[in-house]
Amino acid sequence: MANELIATAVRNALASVEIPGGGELAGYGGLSEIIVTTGAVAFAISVAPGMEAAFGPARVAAQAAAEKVAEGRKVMVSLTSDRAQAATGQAKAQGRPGPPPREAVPGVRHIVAVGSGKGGVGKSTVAVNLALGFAAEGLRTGILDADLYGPSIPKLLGLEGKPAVRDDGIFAPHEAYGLKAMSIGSMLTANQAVVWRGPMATSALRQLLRESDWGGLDVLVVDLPPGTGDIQISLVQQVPLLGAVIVSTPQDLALIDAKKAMDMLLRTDVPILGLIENMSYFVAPDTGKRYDIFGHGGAKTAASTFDIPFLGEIPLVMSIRESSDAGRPVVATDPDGAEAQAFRAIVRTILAASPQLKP
Ligand SMILES: Nc1ncnc2c1ncn2[C@@H]1O[C@H](COP(=O)(O)OP(=O)(O)OP(=O)(O)O)[C@@H](O)[C@H]1O
Repeated sequence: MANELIATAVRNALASVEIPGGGELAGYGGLSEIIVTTGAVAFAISVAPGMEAAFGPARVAAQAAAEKVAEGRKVMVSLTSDRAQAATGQAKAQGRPGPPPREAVPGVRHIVAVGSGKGGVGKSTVAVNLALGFAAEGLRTGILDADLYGPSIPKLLGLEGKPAVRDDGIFAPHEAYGLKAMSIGSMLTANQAVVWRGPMATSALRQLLRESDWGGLDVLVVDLPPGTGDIQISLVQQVPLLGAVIVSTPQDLALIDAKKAMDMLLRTDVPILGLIENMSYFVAPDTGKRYDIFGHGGAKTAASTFDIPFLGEIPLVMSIRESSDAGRPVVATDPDGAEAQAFRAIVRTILAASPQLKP
């Protein structure tokens, strides 16, 4: 059935779900839009603060009702109390309970997030190649594409099709170049735009993270969405992170954004593993000559100003772009090349500073 028809079928099915206080879910004002992709159905139920527990059975019933008509798609139902979430920071300041404690992900020893202050700086490219670098050092490694708004991991790793879903509803991640990989992008059709609202996004990510069979990893690399909004904050608050790596280009403006990302991480008590300068300098493809056309070195200076480690620089090279766009990341396909070595040197720096990552 087409996605729109499934959405209608789900809405109809929700008419049989009772909600506290009488009435049915399909007609309830707190029910979000029903998002249907080739692999998933997602919707949120917003409730007044304090009503979460009362709505618990309705959520379970909604999940079951939607599954019956979802034709094998994974159903993700989130129950949220928006105002409670927005008030978390305030609550903390006023001595009320803050966000729920960070909960470890079963089967994953450590999580390293890769973030950036803004889009387009090469964060996903760096995340994939760092993950492959960890794998090359003998770590059992996975990658989670948390960039719901612009998931690019399927393209970067050449993933095809949806991840399999086991009988018990748990995802079996894709495998690519020795990595376990999960991305919401694998569940979207090409160019399908999905408007994730805040609580739905965090809930979808929660499920990708916790309802996947990671099968025992030393490290899971999480490619965060660019920027420093609520999604990023709630994401880094969901799990205990070993730390985060920030990717920036050398330009001043990108560095200002990188600074915002660092501030956000510090506010949420996430250790910063360091800063990477991507597209640091240009290497001419014909002569191999290096040109510092972007004022290279800005990130290094910024790192020392903010007193965080500078992890290294990655040149702007055509081969990185072409191989990324073709789903053949350099660290896997040309491990001895200069580009791959730049990523691997950064991985070794991270491992030297965080030896607990090693098996
Ligand atoms: N070092 C590099 N040299 C050449 N091209 C690069 C390099 N790093 C990234 N790119 C290219 O830049 C583009 C953007 O990269 P990428 O998607 O990784 O960025 P991003 O920061 O994750 O962006 P967004 O968050 O908007 O998805 C891609 O086409 C990628 O191939």
